[in-house]
Amino acid sequence: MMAVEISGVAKTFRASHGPRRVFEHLDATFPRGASVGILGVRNAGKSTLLRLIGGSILPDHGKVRRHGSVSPPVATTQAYHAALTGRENLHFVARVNGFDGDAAARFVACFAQMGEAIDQPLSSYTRERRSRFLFAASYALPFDIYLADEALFGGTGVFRERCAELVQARRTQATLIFTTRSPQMLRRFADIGAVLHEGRLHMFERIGDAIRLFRSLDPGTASDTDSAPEDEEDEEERFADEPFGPSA
Ligand SMILES: Nc1ncnc2c1ncn2[C@@H]1O[C@H](COP(=O)(O)OP(=O)(O)OP(=O)(O)O)[C@@H](O)[C@H]1O
Repeated sequence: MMAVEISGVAKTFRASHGPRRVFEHLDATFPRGASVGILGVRNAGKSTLLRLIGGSILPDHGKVRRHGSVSPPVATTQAYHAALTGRENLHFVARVNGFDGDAAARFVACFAQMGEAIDQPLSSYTRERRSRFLFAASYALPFDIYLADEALFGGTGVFRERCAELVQARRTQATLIFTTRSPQMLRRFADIGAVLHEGRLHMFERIGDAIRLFRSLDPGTASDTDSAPEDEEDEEERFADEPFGPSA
């Protein structure tokens, strides 16, 4: 049983300096219940693939079939309104997706230890609280398929570790599709390793095989070992300053 099936997808962006073809004929399948980690060098098309899966952009040709509800990308700010409180935002997002807003707000208030801030506008949140809210909210609704573009979990200190445990828990309940440039993230969170290269997605049941292919494409990761510090912290930084609300 598949969670997502991609067949014959083509996608070209029209930029001012000319067209940029990211996919010409992409085929890929994502098994239900599996956690698939997608490695790829810069500009390989990882974000484009995630956006196609999520439906925020459409293919020029081909089909993306989703079997189940799909989350917005983890820690995305675009679903939220800065002037609304945390609780109001969660109610809104839950309602749009057909889920229980009260349960989502309870979960986030407790998991992110929001205190009274759950009833204050997002615009008043500190950087740390904002990050906790975004990551807790990402996993508060029971989607069938979670998407994460580079930042799978975040925050600092104890919250960060609890957030990683939360991802592991969701991984046992749902399908997870995430992109990364960190082989260690694959080892820690993926059941299936994938490498996006020249418009094709190569999938491996053995994570080590995916990492070997990736390292051969990106010599910068050649010295990366299991004991090296994780580099995913940089990946989530960009969420800290992104404005709330839909992007232009
Ligand atoms: N909206 C867009 N308009 C024009 N070009 C785009 C657009 N989105 C992506 N591209 C181009 O498509 C290519 C793939 O971009 P994408 O962001 O999907 O790669 P990526 O693998 O996620 O890169 P990174 O690791 O740097 O985040 C890049 O050359 C990028 O410049």
